[in-house]
Amino acid sequence: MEKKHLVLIGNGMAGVRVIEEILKLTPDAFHITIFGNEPYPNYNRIQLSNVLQGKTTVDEIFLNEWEWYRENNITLYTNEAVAKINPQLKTVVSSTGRIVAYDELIIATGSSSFILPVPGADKQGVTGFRDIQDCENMMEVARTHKKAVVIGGGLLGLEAARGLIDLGMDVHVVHLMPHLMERQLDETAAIMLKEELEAQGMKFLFEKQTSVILGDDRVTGLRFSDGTEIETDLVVMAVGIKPNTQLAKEAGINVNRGIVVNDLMETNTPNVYAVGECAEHREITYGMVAPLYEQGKVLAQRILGLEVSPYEGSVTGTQLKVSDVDLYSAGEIIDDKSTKAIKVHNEFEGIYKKILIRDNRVVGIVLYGDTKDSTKLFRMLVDKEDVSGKTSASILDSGCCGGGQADMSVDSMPDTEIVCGCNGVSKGTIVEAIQTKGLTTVDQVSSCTNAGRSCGRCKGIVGEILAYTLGDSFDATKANKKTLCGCTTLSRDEVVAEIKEKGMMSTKEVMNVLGWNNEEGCSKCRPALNYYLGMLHPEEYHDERDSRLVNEKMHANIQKDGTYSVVPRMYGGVTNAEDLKKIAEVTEKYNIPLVKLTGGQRIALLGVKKEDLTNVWEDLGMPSGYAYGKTLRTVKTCVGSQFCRYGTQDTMQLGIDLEKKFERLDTPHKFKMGVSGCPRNCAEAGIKDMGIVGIDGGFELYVGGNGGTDLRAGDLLCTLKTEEDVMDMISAYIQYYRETANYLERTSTWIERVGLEHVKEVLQNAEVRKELTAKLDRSLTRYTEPWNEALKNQQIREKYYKTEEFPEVLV
Ligand SMILES: Cc1cc2nc3c(=O)[nH]c(=O)nc-3n(C[C@H](O)[C@H](O)[C@H](O)COP(=O)(O)OP(=O)(O)OC[C@H]3O[C@@H](n4cnc5c(N)ncnc54)[C@H](O)[C@@H]3O)c2cc1C
Ligand SMILES: NC(=O)c1ccc[n+]([C@@H]2O[C@H](COP(=O)([O-])OP(=O)(O)OC[C@H]3O[C@@H](n4cnc5c(N)ncnc54)[C@H](O)[C@@H]3O)[C@@H](O)[C@H]2O)c1
Ligand code: SF4
Ligand code: FES
Repeated sequence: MEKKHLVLIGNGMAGVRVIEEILKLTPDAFHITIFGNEPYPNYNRIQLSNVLQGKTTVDEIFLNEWEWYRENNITLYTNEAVAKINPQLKTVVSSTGRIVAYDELIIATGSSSFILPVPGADKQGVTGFRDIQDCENMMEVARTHKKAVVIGGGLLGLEAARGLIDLGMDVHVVHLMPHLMERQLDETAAIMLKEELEAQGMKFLFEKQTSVILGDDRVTGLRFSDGTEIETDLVVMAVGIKPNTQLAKEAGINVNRGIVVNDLMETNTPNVYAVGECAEHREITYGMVAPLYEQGKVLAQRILGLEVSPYEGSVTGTQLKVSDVDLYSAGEIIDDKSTKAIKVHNEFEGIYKKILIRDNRVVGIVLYGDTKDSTKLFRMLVDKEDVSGKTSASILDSGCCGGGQADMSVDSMPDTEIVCGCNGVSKGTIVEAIQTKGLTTVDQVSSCTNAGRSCGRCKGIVGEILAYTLGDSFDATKANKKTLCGCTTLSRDEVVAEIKEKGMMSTKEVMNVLGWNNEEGCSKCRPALNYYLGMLHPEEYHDERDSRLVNEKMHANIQKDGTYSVVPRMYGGVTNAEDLKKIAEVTEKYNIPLVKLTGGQRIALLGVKKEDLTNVWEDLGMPSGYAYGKTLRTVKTCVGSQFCRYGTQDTMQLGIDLEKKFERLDTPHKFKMGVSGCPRNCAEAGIKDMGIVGIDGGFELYVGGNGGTDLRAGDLLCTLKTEEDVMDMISAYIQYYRETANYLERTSTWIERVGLEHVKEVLQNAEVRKELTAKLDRSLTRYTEPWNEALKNQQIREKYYKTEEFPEVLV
């Protein structure tokens, strides 16, 4: 029977969780298509606060990598919004005009930042805080500007403000109300919070209504309704969110504040469901993941036609992700005549607890400074437990654990106690997973049960449960260490050491011998193992093409619309009439819609159809420029002494020589070079992984530069006299990076991790340099030209360029 087609609009946290639930229950039930308006795979939005606060990086917050979509046969269109739903025809139309039919449709479009409708809100330097782009914008402004104002003293505003302080900005939080987080905290707790944040350097303006954003094109300040003003270079609006409902509304689906759904997450339109922040259930829209994941579970079962208990709404608990602030709040916060409060205010230790009780049931919790009891109290609140027989001490006292705290015993904790509030995972579920699946690390528990996979605060208690369940066999170092991926308990370094020691020669062998808990591996470990094996055994290892990331497998970059780009090699960015003619002829012959000069001084042909790829390569007769690979991308050069009056060195020739030497070499991440003939630096060598700058009588080598997301100026590694010295030093440097970096770690991150001084010290040793260079030279012998290989090898052509083996994953 033909599989039904399930379409998901919104590649975010709630929508993709529904797909995960469906795949867990019945993996082959649907053909699945996902449209996402952002150019990334599904990521953990919650962690954006930690990205801004420098506790993690964007690379580390992806919940599902590109390969996950491919492995699960999901067609993914990223950077492509759905513009219209046509319920009569059961189709959706995207912003590019793509029409996709559905049998079942899930709308999970989330929310947008609410931007105050005041004059000047569209000026440069005014942003919301909702996605990676917003986060990057703020980080960019912080590099060049000093003053920031965050409007809104709620959860988001305070987390943003803390991040901007960490980025070195002078931050004011402008709040409408007389105290912070008025929806979650009472006055006492809010004052304690304010004092702690002031001690951390945050400044506050209370009871201020912004009336105008000042400045010409760019923001320079704010004016308030009382006539006062404040100067600023950046304004972050954190005044709440607005569910994205327009699409549903235009399709005639019932919309109130959110898209109205019933207890099965059905809208009023047949076969159309809504989930997440865009959905309104019993007149409530939620803005935290826990309820959205509960909705997701129900929806997955409903869509699969399984027996399902309806979603009846959620009570949520809140915590703030700011260092040294420990607070928790759930339910009601203000006491009145109908409630009785248990209050503890220990000013000396900075602890405040307030439990509100009505009719012998806990109806509200506010904790500041000590949140150990939050889980226990939250359970009492949700279960509406009768507390009439209890004393205030026994209600308040930490009988067991919770709140992500790891300093209390877990044995007295009931199995039903929720350990991970975000994902609704109980102690019993975690214990069972540890026992039945042989789990020994927190990461493994996370991938198995989802506990810890969202805000991450419960990881401490998950570690405690591991220790308690494993008893004597628990190994604390192992439990908390960063493993290569969830398939193994070994770290990257341990895996590499084992491969070396045991002489393992294939990814399968590594997985078998090292006891991978998933025999096929996953999208994280397979490309990493393929890289490490090739790096360690350059002569003997047979590259496993199917273990590579998608673009490397195809030797072409897949584009937004499912076509590919072709970028031929042009050594040193130098071309000639013959190559240009070939490019022009191919462009005409295959109707290639766009020819574009790239930032790396190459010519990209964009919009090549998959079936034309090999013919285009054949007609071009040029080598691949590897614009898709974790390898040397380009060596950008200036014209140097051959033409320029200021040129001190022949940069073009050096660039060509470098590119010819290092092309195709596998590196942990992409590697870019630039060669400039003088410090004017026309080839932008200062923002390359390796930048070479000609000076009188020699060359300066700059390393760890990055012109992309993690903008970083290169550090001076050394000054050398001859081109030969340059070649040698670069060889040794690249090989040291290859051997010590984690797979997918750019040099800009690696150099900060291992330290410039350390790298200098290693490379100063002539013997070590010689050894590294020799190993690199051996590695370079293993590569062949991939386009040519595809042309000669019928099997490769059939497998990768003719069949529809892979669904489209548009990255
Ligand atoms: C900085 C920050 C910190 C947070 N911290 C916490 C926290 O500590 N705890 C907590 O529980 N929650 C937290 N949240 C809230 C949590 O991230 C959200 O509740 C959750 O992400 C909502 O999931 P969603 O799938 O409904 O929406 P989203 O994750 O926003 O996903 C919706 C996706 O749909 C896409 N989209 C919209 N329209 C279209 C269209 N027409 N076509 C295609 N795609 C479309 C959007 O681009 C987006 O990628 C935080 C949020 C932020 C911004
Ligand atoms: N730790 C967490 O759980 C966490 C962290 C970040 C974001 N989030 C979620 O993200 C969403 C957005 O967060 P948020 O803090 O923007 O929303 P929010 O609605 O919780 O808070 C907005 C705050 O802005 C204030 N405000 C409104 N208008 C204002 C004005 N004109 N001037 C000054 N202040 C004004 C309000 O009084 C309120 O305190 C929420 O759903 C939140 O739950 C959660
Ligand atoms: S970097 Fe110096 S040598 Fe090269 S083109 Fe610019 S000015 Fe000329
Ligand atoms: S409590 Fe947030 S991930 Fe577990």
